[in-house]
Amino acid sequence: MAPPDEDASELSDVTAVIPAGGVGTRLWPLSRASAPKFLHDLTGGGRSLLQATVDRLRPLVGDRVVVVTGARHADAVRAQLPDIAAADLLVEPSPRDSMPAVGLAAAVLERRDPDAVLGSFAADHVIGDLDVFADRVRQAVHVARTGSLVTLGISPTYPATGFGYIRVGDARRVPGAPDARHTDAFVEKPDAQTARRYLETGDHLWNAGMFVVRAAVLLELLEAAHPDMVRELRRIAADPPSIEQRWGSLPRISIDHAVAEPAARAGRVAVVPAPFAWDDVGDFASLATLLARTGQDEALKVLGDRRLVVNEGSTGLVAAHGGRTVVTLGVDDVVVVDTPDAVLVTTRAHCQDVKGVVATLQRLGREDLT
Ligand SMILES: Nc1nc2c(ncn2[C@@H]2O[C@H](COP(=O)(O)OP(=O)(O)O[C@H]3O[C@H](CO)[C@@H](O)[C@H](O)[C@@H]3O)[C@@H](O)[C@H]2O)c(=O)[nH]1
Repeated sequence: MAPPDEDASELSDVTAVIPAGGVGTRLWPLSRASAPKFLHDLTGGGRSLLQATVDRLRPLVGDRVVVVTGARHADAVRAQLPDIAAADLLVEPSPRDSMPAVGLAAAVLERRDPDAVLGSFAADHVIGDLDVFADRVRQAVHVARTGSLVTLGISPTYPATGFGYIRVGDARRVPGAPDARHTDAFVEKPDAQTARRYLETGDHLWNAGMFVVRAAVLLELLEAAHPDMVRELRRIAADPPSIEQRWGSLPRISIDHAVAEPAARAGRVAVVPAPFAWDDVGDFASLATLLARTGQDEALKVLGDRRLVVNEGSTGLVAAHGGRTVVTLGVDDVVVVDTPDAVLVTTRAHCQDVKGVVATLQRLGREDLT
């Protein structure tokens, strides 16, 4: 485990919270409900996305890391993170999206320390420039201590419809946070036309899926629209076994819809621009681009067992996880994902549509494959 860095005492009130429950459907058949994206090593670095997330946070927060995951994945998470204390692995009986997960962590942390600050970080992103990352997280913490919900914002490069957009406003002066900006609008996953408009106006950032906020403030912001949820989360934090009875009644809602959008309208959200390398690895096309950037520069990017892949003049991505030899011959922008019970063959241009394939398999009654 990496030791906390010299400045860790500066963040002694901060706990990193990692909600780990999203399936990553567009990475099927590699990512599935039984083995979601965050459990996979997608970059060939020897660490899963979840492990890499913890690795990059430990120098900032030391052992103060809480992971919230589903009962189905708890054993795999424990195996990947053997150092995590039992009390810091919160296990939800069923997936209810990110708000109940992060909200539960907030309720638990608030009981440990009424002034606790939490930083919620997605479990399945690839991040570079770790010095810049650390600096921007520290700035976010400074602002969060003053009572705001702080997001980290990525400069958009295309009109994505899969991200939240944050409108950047004036620079409210916050000591210790020279880059922080006020924001008055947070729009989760706009339609294509709106996303194009945001890109043209140039005053929006993508939400990086990270939120820094005092635990008590998060619950206060959530209480405005979802008082029942806050009451139940606090009851679960006070009496953990009661999660089995209480969890099912919680609505399925993301933190973006439940808190970020309304809190931005209420003037309670700030953004710290995040000029570090960031990739949510949403589909195989973006994975191919990422692997190209990280130096695997042959035309065909290979993930998995390279000995099993023979490339004869093809470009694209092969993920060889099925134990078979995969041969590509003269195909451009091909994507082949081989697993023991399912093979995907497509092109980079169609990678976004993989989600629909998963829906089709479910309609056909083949949940076992999804
Ligand atoms: N424990 C738990 N975690 C969950 C659940 N659902 C999602 N999560 C976790 O919450 C985080 C975000 O969820 P995603 O489902 O991956 O969100 P998204 O659709 O990609 O959108 C979010 O991230 C974008 C950046 O990648 C943002 O742009 C967007 O605004 C939003 O915050 C991930 O770490 C995911 O594993 C759940 O039911 N339970």
